[in-house]
Amino acid sequence: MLKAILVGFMGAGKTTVGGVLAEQVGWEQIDLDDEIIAAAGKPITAIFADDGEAAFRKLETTVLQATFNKTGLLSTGGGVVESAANRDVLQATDIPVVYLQTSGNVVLDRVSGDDSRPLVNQLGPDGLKALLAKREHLYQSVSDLVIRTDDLTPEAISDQIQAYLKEPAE
Ligand SMILES: Nc1ncnc2c1ncn2[C@@H]1O[C@H](COP(=O)(O)OP(=O)(O)O)[C@@H](O)[C@H]1O
Ligand SMILES: O=C(O)C1=C[C@@H](OP(=O)(O)O)[C@@H](O)[C@H](O)C1
Ligand SMILES: [Mg+2]
Repeated sequence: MLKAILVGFMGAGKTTVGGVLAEQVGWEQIDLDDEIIAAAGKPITAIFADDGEAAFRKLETTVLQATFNKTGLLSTGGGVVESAANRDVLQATDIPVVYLQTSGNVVLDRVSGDDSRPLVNQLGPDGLKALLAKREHLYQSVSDLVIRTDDLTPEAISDQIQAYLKEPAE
């Protein structure tokens, strides 16, 4: 069974924090982007370029569902909440879903110039901020815990998640 699921925008630290937390607790980290890359047999940039974003989203939904058969900590990709089917899955599960919330400026600092995320170049700084604003309530709608991460290290975020998993707040 999955132990916890991390959601949040590009650059929020889902992959990084997931790595720290999984290491500390001794869980396997499952990164949804890596699972998609393995399923497609090519990088995300190539999936977007060859097949288009809609094909990426379709694969993301299939692979998300398959990860529920695995054991470990799931770091999702930032667009997982775009699909209503994915949101339904995340809302219905008893597995804790943690939203790593990050402000637009911090996101831009972290992902600008990163060629591995096709939407970064495609949308530009203003487009990315607008996408974050559009998705904000979607992340809120699927999550059990929200952590504002702007001023926290990955280790501090991991500690907060561990504390929550031991004793979920009502
Ligand atoms: N809490 C943090 N503080 C400082 N830098 C961070 C933090 N979390 C992530 N980063 C950095 O931001 C970048 C994006 O992190 P990543 O884990 O890939 O985000 P995501 O998987 O949410 O897109 C990486 O360079 C990472 O080192
Ligand atoms: O927000 C998005 O739509 C995306 C986020 C990426 O994952 P990260 O959030 O780990 O960067 C990756 O799935 C893809 O580039 C699309
Ligand atoms: Mg990631």
